[in-house]
Amino acid sequence: MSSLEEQLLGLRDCIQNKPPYCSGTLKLPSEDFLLYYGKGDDVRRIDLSTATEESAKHLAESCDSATFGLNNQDVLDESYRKAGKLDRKHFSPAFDLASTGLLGIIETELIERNKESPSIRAELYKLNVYGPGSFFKAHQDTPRSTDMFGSLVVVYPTVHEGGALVLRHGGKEWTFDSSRIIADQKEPRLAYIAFFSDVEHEVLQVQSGYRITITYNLYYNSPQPSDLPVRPLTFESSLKAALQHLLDDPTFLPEGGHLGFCLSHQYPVESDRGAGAKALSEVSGMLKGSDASLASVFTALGLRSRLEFVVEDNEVWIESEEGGSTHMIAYVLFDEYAPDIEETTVESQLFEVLRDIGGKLATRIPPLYPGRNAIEPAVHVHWVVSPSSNTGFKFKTRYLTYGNEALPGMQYTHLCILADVGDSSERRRSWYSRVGARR
Ligand SMILES: O=C(O)CCC(=O)C(=O)O
Ligand SMILES: [Fe+2]
Repeated sequence: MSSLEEQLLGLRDCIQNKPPYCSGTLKLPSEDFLLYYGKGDDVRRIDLSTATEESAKHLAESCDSATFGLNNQDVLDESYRKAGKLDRKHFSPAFDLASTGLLGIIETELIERNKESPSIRAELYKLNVYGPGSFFKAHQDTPRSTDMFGSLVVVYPTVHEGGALVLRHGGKEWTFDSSRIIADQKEPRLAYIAFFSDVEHEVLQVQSGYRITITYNLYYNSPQPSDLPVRPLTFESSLKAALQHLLDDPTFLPEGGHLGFCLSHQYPVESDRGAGAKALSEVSGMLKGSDASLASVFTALGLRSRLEFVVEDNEVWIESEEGGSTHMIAYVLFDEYAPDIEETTVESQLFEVLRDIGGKLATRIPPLYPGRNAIEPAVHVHWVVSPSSNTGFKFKTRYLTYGNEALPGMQYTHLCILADVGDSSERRRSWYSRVGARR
């Protein structure tokens, strides 16, 4: 391994992505465990801190079958989701979420922002009852608008077995076992979990009893909280120190260059300029968790940074002298909107089409045919979290190749933050100005 590779790996080791959720329990005044429910004039009341199996069953039987979103449609498929639901107009919890203080906790623990009043809000969404045999297979929650950043699930203290919520993100997995949390409590409390919308999650099958939940959609209050103070995460200080150490080392990227970090969360950007798609410049104020920490480290070190789309062409064909061919991956950067390529001809390779429509090549391409020249990249990116190792956010877009026949292809687009590193003499000048030394 070259010393540059080792240096980049050292930086990568500093970035431990923090779990994309926060969870806990919440004590309520005893009357706040009441829930009113029913359709039409037939309204019932249940105390969910003392509910019997029979009264929970009545609530379960008053529910409709829960649907889930698939391609912008509500689908009922009990092999994917088996649970009961009540829409907002058919239930009313006695507690008022805004006065419990929970939003402030979510703001500090999940969003990592720290200030007097919460800049997030929660909208009551559904009541769900998971009785024996109920489950909800792996899915992501559909963002209701570009301001929605997550979901909150509140579980009432009714006895149940099974029904753990499993979260997966960036190759890691966590379990929120509400049955265990409730069984371990000395007094009735709500159990809660809040997580970012791009986290895949799944409710395992309930074995017995009733798992009764209320879900909320979580939104940022406008304006976007980008100008609010951010509480440092533990990895911020180690990344900052490691990066500062490299910047002070004249053998690290002596000519300067760009450090690339693929982001780990998903943002409301799309492959076209359709409704709801945001330009990258708008997304920089919405960075979440560890992505926000990266940006704050660069700012603290005085490094310029920016977001880029990185489109992957994973079939760059190179012909050899002997007549055979091999293929490699090339990356092309776009700085406002991800390209939406409808068609290309087989005479051009995808990376060439991407370059022709304004993308910046970020990979050196060896001669495509014997006798041709190599193609130098427009931007030299040294990947700390590379697209090929990216376990975080990427999306797939489709393109069509026209030659003898139209062939649909798929490409991955990643979202990255690039930090500009000046050459060693520039860094030395900024070192002098920082430590106040004089020549
Ligand atoms: O009940 C839970 O823990 C999660 C439910 C869920 O994933 C949903 O309602 O979308
Ligand atoms: Fe969900």
